[in-house]
Amino acid sequence: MKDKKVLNVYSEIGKLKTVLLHRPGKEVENLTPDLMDRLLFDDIPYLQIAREEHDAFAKILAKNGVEVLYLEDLAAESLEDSAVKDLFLEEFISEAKVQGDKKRFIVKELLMDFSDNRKMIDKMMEGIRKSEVKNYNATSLADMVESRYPFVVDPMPNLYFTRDPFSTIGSGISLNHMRTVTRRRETLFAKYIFKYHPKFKDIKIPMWYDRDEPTAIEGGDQLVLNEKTLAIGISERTDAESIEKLSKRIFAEGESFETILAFHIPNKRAFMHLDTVFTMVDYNKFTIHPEIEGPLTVYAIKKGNSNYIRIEKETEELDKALAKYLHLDKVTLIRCGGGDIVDAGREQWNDGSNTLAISPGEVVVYSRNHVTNRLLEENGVKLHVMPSSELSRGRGGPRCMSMPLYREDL
Ligand SMILES: NC(=O)NCCC[C@H](N)C(=O)O
Repeated sequence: MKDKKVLNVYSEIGKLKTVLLHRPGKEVENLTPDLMDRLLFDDIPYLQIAREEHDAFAKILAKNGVEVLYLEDLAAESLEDSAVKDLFLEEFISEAKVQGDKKRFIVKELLMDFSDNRKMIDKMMEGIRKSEVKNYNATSLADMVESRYPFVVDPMPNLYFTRDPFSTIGSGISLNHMRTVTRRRETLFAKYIFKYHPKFKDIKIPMWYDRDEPTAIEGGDQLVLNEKTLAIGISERTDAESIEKLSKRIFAEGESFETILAFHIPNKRAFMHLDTVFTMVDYNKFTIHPEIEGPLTVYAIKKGNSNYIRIEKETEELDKALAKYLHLDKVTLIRCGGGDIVDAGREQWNDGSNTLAISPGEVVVYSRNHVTNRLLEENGVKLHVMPSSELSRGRGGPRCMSMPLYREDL
């Protein structure tokens, strides 16, 4: 029955078979300097080039035998039933904070007017400007006060970082509660996909986390090191409480995972997730940003009696601790920028430590991080290099832009 499974991720490096991407859309052109901070961008990517770069990424994956699925297609295909579509629209409009019956009605009508669901999904992701709504009148006090604000529905420019709103862990899904309001609506697409898409609706998918939980966790912090070990960042985006909850659920369901390593990394914009400073590239090789090595504390969470967990603070150095938990003689930590403070700072900012493994020792990387890329090659890692001028302006690299649904077991 194993080949019938649609979700199977028991490592970071097993041969990648199916992955979920989002091709950047017009939401990126709805960024303005005033919105950048709240919408988590540091600059405005040039959409045409960003799309070319993204297509180059998808081509590398397809050429290497990976089935590439798009979030926007799966979301549209999940809404065939009109009652489901209605529910989805109502939820989306509420979460987009469209207030007042009249405004809700106008927005719903605008979205329902699209001839096909795929175009409607594109519009939802892109955001709706006030200027696009026929006869838009400021009726509420809030509307009048915010009359210069250009959107009725905010754009969702972070959607091309498909790694974050949910994660495949083993045969289950962690449907994440995103830290920031701007990214919270992203998980709504996944909620409907896993419930209603023909690919998933008839299988029982264990849910390790739910978007309605009060504490935050994001996919960039969730790494599957092997079939027994996860690493999860306690970070700017993920709370320690969320990791405890997720651990208890995973241990209770009888999955193969036995240890969850919680990596406490500094709270800093540049290191918003664990995968911005640490990724796995081979059985015994990892990239790491040298700036986190000093302050890093690792806790090992293990299954205890009944519904309890045991937590121990790790006292070994990171390489020794990893070797211990992964049952290896030795692991190599490949330092971003070669450990030079300037090269490391610059290349980590542009996701030099954020590699996507497509099989053991074979990774996709951004072209601009030439110092780190050379080091990876010197350490025997095979590189697939993608262009990276525009996509990198959103502060995420190849791992952040891809959500594996299926990896071959090691
Ligand atoms: N896993 C990742 O590190 N994803 C990158 C997310 C970048 C996005 N602009 C954000 O701040 O959430």
